[in-house]
Amino acid sequence: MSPTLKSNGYQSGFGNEFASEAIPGTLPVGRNSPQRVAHGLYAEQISGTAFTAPRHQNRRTWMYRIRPAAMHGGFVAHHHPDFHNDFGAGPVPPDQLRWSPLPLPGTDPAAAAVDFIDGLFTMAGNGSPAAMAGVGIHLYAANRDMIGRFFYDADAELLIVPQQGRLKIDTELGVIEIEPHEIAVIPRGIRFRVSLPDGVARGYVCENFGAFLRLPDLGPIGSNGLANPRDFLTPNAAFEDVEGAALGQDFELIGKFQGHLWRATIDHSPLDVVGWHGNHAPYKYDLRRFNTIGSISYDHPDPSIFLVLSSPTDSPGVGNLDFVIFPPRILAMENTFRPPWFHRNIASEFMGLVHGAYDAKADGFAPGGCSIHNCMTGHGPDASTFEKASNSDTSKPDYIRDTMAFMFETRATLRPTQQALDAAHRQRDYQQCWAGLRKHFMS
Ligand SMILES: O=C(O)Cc1cc(O)ccc1O
Ligand SMILES: [Fe+2]
Repeated sequence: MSPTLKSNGYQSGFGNEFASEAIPGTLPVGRNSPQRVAHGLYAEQISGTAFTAPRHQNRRTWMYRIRPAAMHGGFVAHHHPDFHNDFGAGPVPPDQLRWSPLPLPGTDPAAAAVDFIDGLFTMAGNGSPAAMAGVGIHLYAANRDMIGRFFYDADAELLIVPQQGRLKIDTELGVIEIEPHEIAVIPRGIRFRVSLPDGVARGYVCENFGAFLRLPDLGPIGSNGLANPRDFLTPNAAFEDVEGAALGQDFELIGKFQGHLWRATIDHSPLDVVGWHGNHAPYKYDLRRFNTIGSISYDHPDPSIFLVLSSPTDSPGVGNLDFVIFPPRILAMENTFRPPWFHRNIASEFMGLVHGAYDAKADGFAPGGCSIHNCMTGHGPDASTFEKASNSDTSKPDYIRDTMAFMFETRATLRPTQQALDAAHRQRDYQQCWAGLRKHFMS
């Protein structure tokens, strides 16, 4: 069965009390759970925060659907050795780590086609779904639509960052279509299916086991800037009324629960929500809309100035996950070393590249590639970037046009998986990018 769900457009705003119905008159008026719902639908609530979470942090959605989510077969373990949360307990190498892009499937004609779920490859993580803290960082490379298959993640909210190829994400609450430079966030538990309008796709997924992502406070920046709330888009309701039996086969529901995948048969599409209201809902955002703010006098500011979304911890200002971007921008700082400085941070950094080149790395960091610089691991501009920026004319602006890098920054050490350390696409000579830094000291 190829996916049938049609996009029904979007509603604008971040974390709003949205309301949407694909058939007029679906949503009950003045109550959530009437004795009988319009059109013979079932009412069902999904909560994304504790019932008693403070009002401004409370997330829940009411769905009015053809069948309740409880209707599926029993779960059995689903084998997927590359996608997991086994971050290990042993020693973590404090090396700087970098990888070339994950090879696209389809290059080996003997290999089976892989969908978005099959194509996930776990790179690193920290914390755990059990602790409801930490992150799991994965790459995906796929060349097949999810056919007769639906997925949900009980462990995490999913932040999806495409690098190549569009994604059509059919969710219980409507359709999200994204292309590289856009991101999507799928809340914990929401069921979805991904298809690939371009036939092939590659990108990054961050599982956020902690508190849901939100817009940062702006402090002295004021009431506008960085990612503006109205640029976040949440889908309108869209549903399909499809029975597996009518197509001669049951569908499967893949659930990720406590770090492992589980599979159950389901005889209907769970994308059967005719109307919904609430704020536990998926959204997309175009990174090209980011209002980039920087220094217009001197010095390169801390990268927190590029914060798009943040999952907070109980410690003020300390992120479980900070999603930061390095978008196109104009650098005007005078008598300043303009690229990122050399540094060591308490936080741990996973970086990826959606497009172009990153201004701290002249070579080797390719779109689709990634790097990890863990707590207190020294890193910064490579030797050729350092030479160039140390000798450039800072009386003129630098126009950094072709770029879109990002960082998943997290408070705890990122533990690379064994498969990431052993991967053929790991750049084992990454450290050499600093070997050419010459000693300039003169007493
Ligand atoms: O390239 C990096 O390592 C990311 C980064 C960028 C920056 O401008 C300052 C600090 C930082 O970690
Ligand atoms: Fe860094």
